[in-house]
Amino acid sequence: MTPMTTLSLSAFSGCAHSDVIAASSIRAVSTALACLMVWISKAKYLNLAETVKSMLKVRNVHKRFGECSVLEGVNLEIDKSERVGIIGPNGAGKTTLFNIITGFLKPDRGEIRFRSRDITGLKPNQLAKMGIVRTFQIVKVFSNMTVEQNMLTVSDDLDYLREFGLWEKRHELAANLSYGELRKLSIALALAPNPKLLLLDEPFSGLSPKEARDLAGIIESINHNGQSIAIIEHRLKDLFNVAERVVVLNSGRIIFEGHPEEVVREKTVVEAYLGRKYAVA
Ligand SMILES: Nc1ncnc2c1ncn2[C@@H]1O[C@H](COP(=O)(O)OP(=O)(O)OP(=O)(O)O)[C@@H](O)[C@H]1O
Repeated sequence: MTPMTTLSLSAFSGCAHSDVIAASSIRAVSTALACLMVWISKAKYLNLAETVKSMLKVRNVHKRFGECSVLEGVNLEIDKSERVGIIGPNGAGKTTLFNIITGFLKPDRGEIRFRSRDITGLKPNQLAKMGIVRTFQIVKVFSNMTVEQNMLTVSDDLDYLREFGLWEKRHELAANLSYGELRKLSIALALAPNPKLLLLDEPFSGLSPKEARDLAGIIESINHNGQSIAIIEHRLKDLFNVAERVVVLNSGRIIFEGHPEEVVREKTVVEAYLGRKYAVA
């Protein structure tokens, strides 16, 4: 029985004797208060549960560049600890979506919520402090600094260099690293601040099959502390090894989302993208 029902019933319990009226009123008010307490605590619990579960919510995001509409009403949710892949043809809007989530671009319309807080329009450095960190398609490191010096710009903890197989190269200038090593360094730099949400833009690009397998192992291990990861990738076999859910963007709209096995069987996705790409991934 809700508090409102209890109060309405008590209002109809018309009794001639004033003592009886007083006693029944006190009982009714007590019952109402008890119901109210239960209702408040349930509401609080549900609210808290949602806060804990939801890491990111992208709601109805639109973005245009001049005449070109790049995102048209994109909705995306990422839960705590979830690894979500984002795929789609070139120009589908994947990186634009990352740029909007990480504050490098503002949406024309729509809202971004991070752990239930509205973060739309906040700047990249504000979002990084809150725990949203990304890597870029084009690797960004300080090439005139050593691997170790690069790492020390973000953390005193050099363990990631061991984990990424870069320990032997720690005194090497970043400029002298191979493309695969640079890619791994950029991901180690993103991981070092221990982000809550990590967005990786084509992390497997340029990696050898062995490096890709090693990176997949690292990606799987890092979300054990509740970190969420979104990954844009064209190397689908590598992505499908780590992604629990895959979202497919085409011409600025999400056309499908599901488990990797469902995605490869989905006709619209095969027609829009996989038919051309999956065979060569
Ligand atoms: N700053 C910008 N100004 C104008 N047009 C842009 C800008 N950024 C992206 N675009 C255009 O928006 C469209 C979507 O680009 P976006 O980089 O988001 O696609 P994508 O899905 O990441 O593609 P790819 O897989 O090739 O990286 C493209 O047509 C691109 O040329």
